[in-house]
Amino acid sequence: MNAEVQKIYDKVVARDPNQPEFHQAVMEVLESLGPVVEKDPKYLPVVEAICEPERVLHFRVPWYDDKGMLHVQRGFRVEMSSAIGPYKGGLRFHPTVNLSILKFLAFEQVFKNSLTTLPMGGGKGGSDFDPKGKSDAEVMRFCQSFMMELQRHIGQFTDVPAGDIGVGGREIGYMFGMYKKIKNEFTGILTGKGLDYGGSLIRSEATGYGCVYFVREMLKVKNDDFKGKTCVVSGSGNVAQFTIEKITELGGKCVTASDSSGFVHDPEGISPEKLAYLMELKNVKRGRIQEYAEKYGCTFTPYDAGLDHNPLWLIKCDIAFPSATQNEINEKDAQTLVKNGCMAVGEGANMPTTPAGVEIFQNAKIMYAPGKASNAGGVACSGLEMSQNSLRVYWTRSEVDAKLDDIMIAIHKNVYETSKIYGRDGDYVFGANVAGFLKVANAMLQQGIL
Ligand SMILES: NC(=O)C1=CN([C@@H]2O[C@H](COP(=O)(O)OP(=O)(O)OC[C@H]3O[C@@H](n4cnc5c(N)ncnc54)[C@H](OP(=O)(O)O)[C@@H]3O)[C@@H](O)[C@H]2O)C=CC1
Ligand SMILES: O=C(O)CCC(=O)C(=O)O
Repeated sequence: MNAEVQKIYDKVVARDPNQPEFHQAVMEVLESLGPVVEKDPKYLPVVEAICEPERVLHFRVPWYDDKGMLHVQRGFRVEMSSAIGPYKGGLRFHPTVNLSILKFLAFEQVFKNSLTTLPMGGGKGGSDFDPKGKSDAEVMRFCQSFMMELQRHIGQFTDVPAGDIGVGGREIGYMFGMYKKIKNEFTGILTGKGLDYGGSLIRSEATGYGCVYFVREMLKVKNDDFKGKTCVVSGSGNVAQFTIEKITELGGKCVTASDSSGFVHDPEGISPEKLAYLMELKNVKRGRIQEYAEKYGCTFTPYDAGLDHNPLWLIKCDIAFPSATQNEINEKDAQTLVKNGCMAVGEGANMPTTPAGVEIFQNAKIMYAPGKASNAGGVACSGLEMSQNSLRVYWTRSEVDAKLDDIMIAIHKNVYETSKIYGRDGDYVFGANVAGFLKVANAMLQQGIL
């Protein structure tokens, strides 16, 4: 790493020594910025400023379960950067949520949102609340309590949250309802809303579809496509479901899906009928992935926390789509994927590959799309939802899908060309970091770093 940039990184670590995920995300971006500050030192102070959130909100979220028992969770919103637009990024409800994880996600979001070409700053929030196993009424009471505090800090021109792990249409609906009641206004303060009250067509599909569009563009550079490719997908939530749908539509075959309990391997492929079952299982019944294996007679492998690898990545594939959570591919997993002939990785999740894993992919020269580029379709479609809300219009499914596709093509082009300008042809990590940074940095310099 460039010596001056290294000093900034050391300061970030010294300030918050207990935030490993945040350090990991910062390190991954800062490693790319050496050539940028060497070419133009005016960017150095921006690098320091961009690593510190503009604002961090931390609040208490009390809620009552169905038995009348009080529970107290933690709520957060990290408002990382408003240089190019209102803070924008999802809310995560998961027991592992803490400030380190939300700062890493908010930091990634700044560069991702910049790449979308839309005017959105970066933020992320959430709570250590676990919606799994809770009744709808409990989830509703929690969401209402969460919004009672969050409503003071968000707004259509200030900060526009959305979903992430554990926050889907149900949670967004409850939070939107509470905001409307408190503020007595109907504005687009959340995205991922239901289609009946201001949501955009294709938002649910957008992260998964967008990721597949991005990988399709990478394959195109090599005169290749999805036809006949075996794909391994992790997760079975929003991103994984629509990744599987689009891959299948483009002629590929998805043979896995997972949740936190384990993964299923279906060598015949997850057909549209099987995917419909999976969606019903996960989105309506809120069941476990093992039930898929029981229904279709394929294998279920439970996860064992004691293992030094994730056995899902042992399944031979042409393309891998990690779409569950951070650091789900480690060095060993990456080695296995490469050894088994994996030619491309499209990250649907945020930071799913550890730094050592990324190094393996890059040394093997496989096509590797970092999440901030390949999963940007979700937030891009959120940007389109904001535009539709402001204009008081609804675009059709094909209109939004075409705009999403154009955005993913533009992101790929920008990232690829940036890598070429700096003599790092095809290094999508470098291209995404530098292209994402430059737009935000130029905006900060023009506004004066505040
Ligand atoms: N939704 C969106 O628009 C976007 C999401 N992302 C990223 O994509 C990833 C998935 O998000 P999304 O699909 O929305 O979330 P969902 O909550 O819909 O699904 C998450 C899936 O990942 C699994 N999972 C979560 N945590 C773990 C874990 N620690 N180990 C193993 N499996 C786990 C869940 O299993 P279980 O149900 O058992 O917990 C579930 O199958 C996240 O990294 C998110 O940040 C990125 C861009 C946009
Ligand atoms: O749609 C959004 O605003 C945020 C999506 C998100 O959280 C992400 O891109 O990681």
